Amino acid sequence: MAPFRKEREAKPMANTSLRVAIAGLGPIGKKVAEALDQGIDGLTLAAVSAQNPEKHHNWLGSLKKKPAVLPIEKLSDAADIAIECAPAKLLRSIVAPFVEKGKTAIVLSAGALLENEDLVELARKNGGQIVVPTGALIGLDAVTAAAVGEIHSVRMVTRKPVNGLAGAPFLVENNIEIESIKEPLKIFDGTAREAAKGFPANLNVAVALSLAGIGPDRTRLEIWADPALTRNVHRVEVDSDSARFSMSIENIPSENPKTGRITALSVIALLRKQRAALRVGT
Ligand SMILES: NC(=O)C1=CN([C@@H]2O[C@H](COP(=O)(O)OP(=O)(O)OC[C@H]3O[C@@H](n4cnc5c(N)ncnc54)[C@H](OP(=O)(O)O)[C@@H]3O)[C@@H](O)[C@H]2O)C=CC1
Ligand SMILES: O=C([O-])CC(=O)C(=O)O
Repeated sequence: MAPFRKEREAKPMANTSLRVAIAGLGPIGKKVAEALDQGIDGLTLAAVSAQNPEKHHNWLGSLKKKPAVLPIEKLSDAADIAIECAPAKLLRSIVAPFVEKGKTAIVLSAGALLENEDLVELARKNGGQIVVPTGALIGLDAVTAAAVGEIHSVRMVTRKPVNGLAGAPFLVENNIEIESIKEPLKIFDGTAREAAKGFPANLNVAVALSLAGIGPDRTRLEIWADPALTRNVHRVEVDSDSARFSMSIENIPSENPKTGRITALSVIALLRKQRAALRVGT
């Protein structure tokens, strides 16, 4: 009798829709919101947040079901999962309220996690979860698998068009002028941790790679500005005791030249996995 009752109790739980909040309505937030509005199994778009909600009035009106428009500090009352796709400096104010309530935060501004590492402990203590999707990168499934064994080295070379890098603090602080370059220029050679500081809106992928593999201090990164490029190109090389592999991806920029189109699709793929009967990939 008891097991039967348990099963009947469990079923409605599995059928309950998880409420999703999207913090930031740039190219990532909007595309993910539209996918949720079109329908993703087991999930509903409950709330969104933007700096200037008025700017998004027409777009919100185009959705089949308008979500609540809330300031970021109210999102965790309205949703079970947050998708952080806002400027990096807001990471903490978006993620902390969710994970301290034992909820999930999907983080795109992965670079900012390095200066807010205690959020991981906060999530652990309260049964919450921080999820960093593959985003604009490739192959984090292989890197996490290799990391179960021993990874000897991870190197990444990023090449971006000038407008995908312009204005980064590292360039400003070091007086590196890229606007008029005619040839590819190497502008950075260092660790993923250093890149997160110098390029907070351009190199989240390097930090995601480092968290999947051998950490931000051992993951090496070169960044090139290339005036002939129209895509953001990342090449990753991993050497480990189970495999040696290299991967590269050429991202078509979205309306934000710093952000590859595939980033939003990666989040949508992750959301589709939440309730999928068949999950492929690690
Ligand atoms: N992990 C990865 O692979 C990748 C990560 N990223 C990162 O993802 C994040 C989002 O990128 P992208 O979609 O291009 O976004 P944008 O930078 O183009 O837009 C940011 C959004 O945040 C909103 N915002 C700003 N301040 C606030 C606030 N106080 N409260 C609520 N919302 C606010 C803005 O509102 P408004 O529209 O009203 O101005 C805007 O909608 C960035 O940090 C980016 O670096 C990007 C690419 C790849
Ligand atoms: O990592 C980032 O923030 C963005 C990026 O490189 C890309 O979209 O290709």
